[in-house]
Amino acid sequence: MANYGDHQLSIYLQGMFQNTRPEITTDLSRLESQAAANLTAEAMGYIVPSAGSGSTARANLAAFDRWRLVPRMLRGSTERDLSCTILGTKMPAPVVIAPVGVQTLAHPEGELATARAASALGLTYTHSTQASHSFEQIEADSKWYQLYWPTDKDVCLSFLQRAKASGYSVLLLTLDTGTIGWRPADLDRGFLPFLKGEGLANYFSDPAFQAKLAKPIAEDPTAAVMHWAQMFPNVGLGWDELSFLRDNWDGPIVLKGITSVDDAKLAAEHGVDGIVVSNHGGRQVDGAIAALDALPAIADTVGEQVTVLFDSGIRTGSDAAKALALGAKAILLGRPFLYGLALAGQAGVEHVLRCLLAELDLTLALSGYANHRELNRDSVKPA
Ligand SMILES: Cc1cc2nc3c(=O)[nH]c(=O)nc-3n(C[C@H](O)[C@H](O)[C@H](O)COP(=O)(O)O)c2cc1C
Ligand SMILES: O=C(O)C(=O)c1ccccc1
Repeated sequence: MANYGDHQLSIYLQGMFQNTRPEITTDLSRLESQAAANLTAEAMGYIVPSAGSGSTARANLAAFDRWRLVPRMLRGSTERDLSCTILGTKMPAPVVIAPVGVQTLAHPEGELATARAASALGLTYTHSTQASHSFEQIEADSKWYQLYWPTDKDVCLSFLQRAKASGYSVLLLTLDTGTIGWRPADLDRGFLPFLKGEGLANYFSDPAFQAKLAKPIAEDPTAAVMHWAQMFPNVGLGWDELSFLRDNWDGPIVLKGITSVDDAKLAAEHGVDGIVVSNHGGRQVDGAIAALDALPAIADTVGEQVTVLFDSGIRTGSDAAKALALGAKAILLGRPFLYGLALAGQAGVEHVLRCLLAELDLTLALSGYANHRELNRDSVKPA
């Protein structure tokens, strides 16, 4: 099998011999500004700015700059193997598409295009509860499901059953969004896509949801939207309720949104299979700890008992290498794939994934690693 880094040579060859250049930048840290040209102010405002003053979102990025890779020499890393099995899912590289809601804001094909792009590279797509397309519409070879636990248990159960019936293998329960954080960019515009009915496909197609409405959705869409708005906020969940998931989901269960060592310990004690160390890309609690700053202690404490995954702030292959070195078994990619989607639909997401994997692979090759599992604490030093 070819190394992902070979993508680099193919870009050079196309440029030198076919006079074609990438339409989207290969500097993934610049995607945001490139994508802005294709997005409305409302979509940009929803996707980019994060909560409050944006301090956690900035801290997420800054935390990566505070770690430096320490390349090793003369170690023979010609053939790399990035493949791994995470929570029973075989993957060609330790990269999963993060759950991102309402992807039609970025591109009309939304999640359909993202799922196809993930499959084209053999990667796993994660379907958000807030998606613009329903569980059943997604065609992907490997798919996980991210649950927002609605206060209506019938709807919650129906979501779990539909996810299972349509082939989703791993359940991620997102804990950090019991309600929407304080997001001035959206508030200043009075804009929330869900209130237009966007990002509610899983609910609107759900028999348990429909059963609670006085009139069919087509006759009274506003009532359906308001019904969602009253069942979405759920800051009342407690650890004891996780047993409901165990009783109704027979695959691996992952808790997304852990940044405290104590919560990571509780997660392990409650027998979950994995956690995602994440602060939701800084979109929830402004001033919260950078996700990367939380990772090493959590991985040290529970890394042997639960599968530790990571997101929030990964922009490049080099960032991914740092998170893996600091204890993550795999990373979830968030905004960068969404910018690719905004720029060129499925092809744009594929471009971003290929570039990220190529840079990760070259980072390994140039640092003396044949395999991402060899990355460890000695692979990085504080800046
Ligand atoms: C526009 C947008 C929508 C998101 N929607 C969801 C969601 O529905 N469910 C979820 O668990 N996380 C959601 N997230 C968070 C991502 O899964 C991930 O944690 C975050 O994007 C990581 O931060 P980063 O994009 O800065 O790397 C969303 C993120 C963005 C940018
Ligand atoms: O935008 C988000 O980050 C998100 O996950 C979300 C989900 C539901 C309602 C509002 C926001």
